Amino acid sequence: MNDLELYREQLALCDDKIIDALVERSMIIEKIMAYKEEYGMPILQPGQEAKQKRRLEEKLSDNRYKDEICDIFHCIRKNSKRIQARKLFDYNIVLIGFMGAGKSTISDYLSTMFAMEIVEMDQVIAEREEMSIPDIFETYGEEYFRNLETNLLVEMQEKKNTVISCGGGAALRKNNVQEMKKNGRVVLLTASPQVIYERVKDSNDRPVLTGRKNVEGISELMEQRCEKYEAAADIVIQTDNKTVLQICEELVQRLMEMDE
Ligand SMILES: Nc1ncnc2c1ncn2[C@@H]1O[C@H](COP(=O)(O)OP(=O)(O)O)[C@@H](O)[C@H]1O
Ligand SMILES: O=C(O)C1=C[C@@H](OP(=O)(O)O)[C@@H](O)[C@H](O)C1
Ligand SMILES: [Mg+2]
Repeated sequence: MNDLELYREQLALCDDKIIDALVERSMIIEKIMAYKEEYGMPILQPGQEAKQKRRLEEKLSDNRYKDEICDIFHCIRKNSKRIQARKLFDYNIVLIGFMGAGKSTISDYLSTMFAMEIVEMDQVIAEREEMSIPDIFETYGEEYFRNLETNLLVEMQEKKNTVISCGGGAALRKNNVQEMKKNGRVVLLTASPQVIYERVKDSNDRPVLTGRKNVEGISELMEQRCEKYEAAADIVIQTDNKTVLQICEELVQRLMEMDE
């Protein structure tokens, strides 16, 4: 055997070791999840990831392959999150609720924490139309926008393990809710009109709030919508005075309880 063949054999042995270590690591991930579940501990512990990263960077500080190895560990962590997500949520998580309830914010955090695909409906619609949401409303009217929402929701039902952040009006049509439920669990985020006002007052990208961007106007529209929101929801999470992490943890726990 020449040297080249020998090196290739050594490489194959290295790969085998990596596979064994990755399988062992994935099994440990599952044990950690089972432990947290058994002892009622928080599933989301963002500090832990930072700790792991610091440990690796210290360990590799003088290593000439530090950047490449850190990159591989980034990928490993992402895939560990996927293993968790697949085990916890064998369905889409569909977030609904009034403007400013935090659908986009919570979806973004959840999808990062579990390396889940995210679909931000408003963003997808704006990209496809090459127009902002206020411009779509102004140019084509609300009905046109609502039809785009319905079509997108139908399309989404082919997905799995995806976080879907709906626009605030998406749950108002009965057939939209039917689509959401085909493959997903519907989570309603709520907040008081005062809190909503504080969250939306500085933004101008919600045409439905034009002329009613005050606590009374918000309160009135919320009243009109809340029955439909509640009817659509599998889970309701109140978000006033809660951090994004607290809301996500509550959401995960409530989804897990649904499987008990
Ligand atoms: N739990 C929260 N605490 C404080 N601010 C929040 C919270 N959730 C959302 N926000 C803020 O409120 C604003 C609206 O949130 P967003 O996620 O866009 O709501 P939605 O998608 O439901 O309209 C954003 O500026 C966001 O940072
Ligand atoms: O409640 C609504 O009717 C709407 C909510 C918006 O999304 P957010 O709830 O994310 O602001 C966006 O879809 C559009 O402006 C209409
Ligand atoms: Mg949003």
